[in-house]
Amino acid sequence: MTASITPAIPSGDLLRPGARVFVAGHRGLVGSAITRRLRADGYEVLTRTRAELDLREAPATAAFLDRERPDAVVLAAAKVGGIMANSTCPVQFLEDNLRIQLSVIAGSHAAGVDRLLFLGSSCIYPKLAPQPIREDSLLTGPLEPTNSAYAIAKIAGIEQVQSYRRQYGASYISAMPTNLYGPGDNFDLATSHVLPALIRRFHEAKLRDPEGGGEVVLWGTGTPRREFLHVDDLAAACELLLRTFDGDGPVNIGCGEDLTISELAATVRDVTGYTGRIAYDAGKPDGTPRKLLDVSRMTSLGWQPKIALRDGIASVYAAWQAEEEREQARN
Ligand SMILES: NC(=O)C1=CN([C@@H]2O[C@H](COP(=O)(O)OP(=O)(O)OC[C@H]3O[C@@H](n4cnc5c(N)ncnc54)[C@H](OP(=O)(O)O)[C@@H]3O)[C@@H](O)[C@H]2O)C=CC1
Ligand SMILES: C[C@H]1O[C@H](OP(=O)(O)OP(=O)(O)OC[C@H]2O[C@@H](n3cnc4c(=O)[nH]c(N)nc43)[C@H](O)[C@@H]2O)[C@@H](O)[C@@H](O)C1=O
Repeated sequence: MTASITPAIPSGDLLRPGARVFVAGHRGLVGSAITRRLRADGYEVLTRTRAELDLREAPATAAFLDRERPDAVVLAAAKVGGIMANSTCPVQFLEDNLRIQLSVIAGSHAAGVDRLLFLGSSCIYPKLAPQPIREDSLLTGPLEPTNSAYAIAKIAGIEQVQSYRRQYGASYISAMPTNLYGPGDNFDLATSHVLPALIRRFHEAKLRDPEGGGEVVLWGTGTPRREFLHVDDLAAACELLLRTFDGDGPVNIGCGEDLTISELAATVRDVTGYTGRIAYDAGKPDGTPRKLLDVSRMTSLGWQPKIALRDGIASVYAAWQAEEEREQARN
């Protein structure tokens, strides 16, 4: 009698465990989560720090890819930041990202890399796109001005991936994640995204003022709506795409629910235990009013997010406090 065996790998897998994957940007929020996930699932992950290989440098990047010839490349290296960094440094957000994409995508093709996953962002869609935002909203209207330089670089990356698909039949794909958060995020208030900024602002206000008599001032009006996905959920989605997806156009990745910045602030305030007031500085930009992704394309592949927002915020807060304590002990 033959035992019935459920294969660990679904048939038709495009990238099997054991494959060598170069994760560009492995020390970042997204790249580190994808690296953890791929290693846990038996992939060999190849990495280079920025000091070892500046991915804006096309000849060095091409030489590295040609020497290593990985089975797949995940492009999670980018110039990334929150609304203020995007507004004040559009040149770097445009040029660094264009250069990194040109080096890595063209270099991968030249080295004969079979699979590539490019990471864009939900900011590629028009500012006033119908909600939830479907992938076919791309290039149907004007962009949000606070991050148009970054968005245009990312749109160029999508087009580059599509062009390699069309002209060379390359199995290259693009994913568009919503706003992300997780361990190892950037907590610098000048350049960070909103979620780590709120954790830091409320935590520091609680330390300054344990009785809660003070006030934390947040940017904008508190009315914009955002969708937040934990990077570990994103990493699971990226692995699934690498293994099973070879279609045209971007694939949205989000949790399917959004909330206002003031609702997010109330949740983060509760998690940190801060009891003071929250005020808003309407002189600071709100950015796009709403960007909730339609994630039906991704969920149809069998992926679902698992980490509830409040639980995710609590775990990120605990990890950040532990890291701050380690940092203080070192100094
Ligand atoms: N964070 C978010 O909310 C979202 C992110 N994304 C996308 O995910 C991807 C990764 O973002 P995220 O992880 O948040 O960003 P991070 O800033 O956390 O990480 C970016 C990584 O890229 C590396 N990098 C940047 N420039 C270079 C360079 N010239 N050469 C080599 N390495 C470089 C950085 O290296 P170093 O550590 O040395 O600086 C870092 O490891 C981006 O494409 C972004 O668009 C999409 C939607 C939302
Ligand atoms: C991922 C995505 O991220 C960026 O777009 P964003 O979503 O607008 O960015 P954000 O996270 O910085 O802000 C979200 C909202 O939150 C409000 N807000 C309040 N108080 C703080 C605050 O203290 N810091 C920050 N950063 N925002 C604050 C802020 O005013 C805004 O209304 C782009 O980089 C874009 O390119 C991109 O891809």
